[in-house]
Amino acid sequence: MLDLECNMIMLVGPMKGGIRYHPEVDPDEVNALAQLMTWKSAVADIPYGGAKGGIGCNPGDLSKSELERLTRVFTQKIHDLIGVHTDVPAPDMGTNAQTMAWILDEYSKFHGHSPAVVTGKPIDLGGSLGREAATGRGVVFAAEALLAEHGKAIKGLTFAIQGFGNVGSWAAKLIHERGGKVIAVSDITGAVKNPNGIDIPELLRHKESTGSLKDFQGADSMDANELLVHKCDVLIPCALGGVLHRGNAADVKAKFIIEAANHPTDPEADEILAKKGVVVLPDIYANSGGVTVSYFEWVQNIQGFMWDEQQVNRTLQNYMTRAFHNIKNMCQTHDCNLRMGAFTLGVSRVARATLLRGWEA
Ligand SMILES: NC(=O)C1=CN([C@@H]2O[C@H](COP(=O)(O)OP(=O)(O)OC[C@H]3O[C@@H](n4cnc5c(N)ncnc54)[C@H](O)[C@@H]3O)[C@@H](O)[C@H]2O)C=CC1
Ligand SMILES: O=C(O)CCC(=O)C(=O)O
Repeated sequence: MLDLECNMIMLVGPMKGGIRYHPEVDPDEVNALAQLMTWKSAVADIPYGGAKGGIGCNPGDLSKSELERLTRVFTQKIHDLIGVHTDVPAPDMGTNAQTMAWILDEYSKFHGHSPAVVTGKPIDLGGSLGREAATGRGVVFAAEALLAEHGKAIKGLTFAIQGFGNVGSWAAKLIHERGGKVIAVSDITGAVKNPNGIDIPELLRHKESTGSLKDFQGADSMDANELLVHKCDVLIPCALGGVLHRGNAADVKAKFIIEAANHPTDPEADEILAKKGVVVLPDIYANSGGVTVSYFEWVQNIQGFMWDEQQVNRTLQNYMTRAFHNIKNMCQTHDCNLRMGAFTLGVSRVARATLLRGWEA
């Protein structure tokens, strides 16, 4: 199944979003994810509309050369839809810098060398320093901003992290470095827990060498479904959408949920969590670090000038902190929760651009 949704007319810049390879990808999901990208870019205050693409496949079942052929055929079908100033793909679940390199190479056969047509590329092909870590790093900046509001810091708090791919593993690593205790981690291969805190660098080495969380000596195995309701201060879903629902929301024990995945909480769960007093930091803000550094990559490619990693990370922190305060202002003005504040911020920016262009009905 091949699908690419570009649901946002270009108001402020090209459309932007990741390409997902996953067995459950379908047009409805891609459309919903593209819409989230619209509001996310507006919340981050970067000049993009929303897009997303996907292929219904299980990348884990495909060899490297099969993945390359699939990606090249996909690019042959979409090369006229994407472009530096029209639609700029990036990695999402199941894709990575190598996928972007194949898209770039195939696209260049039709349109000439255009590094800015994709972001999240390998550094050697014009990728930005800091992009690989950016979503996880942004999640950590977002968590710091939220926790500070509540008089807390990462150090000493306990964290449960669902998903140990690009976003989850970087978030875990950076939380561990800041003195946070990551007490539970899961991925598609299983889940592990250690009440004293998991040694994340060791877990990363184990995952790198075995491809799995199984048989890790530094923690006990646990039921992956239990992770979401595991006792902890902060829960960070970093995998699929819809994982928090009416079947498990009432059992969540975390005080804070940082939505690193896209739409991990369904509307019923949102209501249940609000009644329990759980503070939910919404996806369209919490995981916006990825697209924000994608924007920096695109800017660097267009300028032909590479930033150093410190500049990338420092500027990302400024964007994340500014967005958090803008959302909080919305929440105060409209007496609403963080999700409503973030959507109100995003929608009002898109509405302003629409009116300025004279597109009102
Ligand atoms: N990569 C990026 O820059 C961005 C990603 N996101 C979102 O973050 C989430 C994760 O994306 P990536 O880390 O890039 O994907 P990835 O493909 O690198 O990693 C996904 C992880 O989820 C795990 N997983 C899959 N099914 C699971 C299940 N049923 N239970 C537990 N773990 C499961 C996989 O084993 C893997 O560890 C997705 O929702 C994605 O849309 C959001 C913004 C940017
Ligand atoms: O980096 C990007 O352009 C898009 C990242 C993405 O797919 C997302 O934020 O969900």
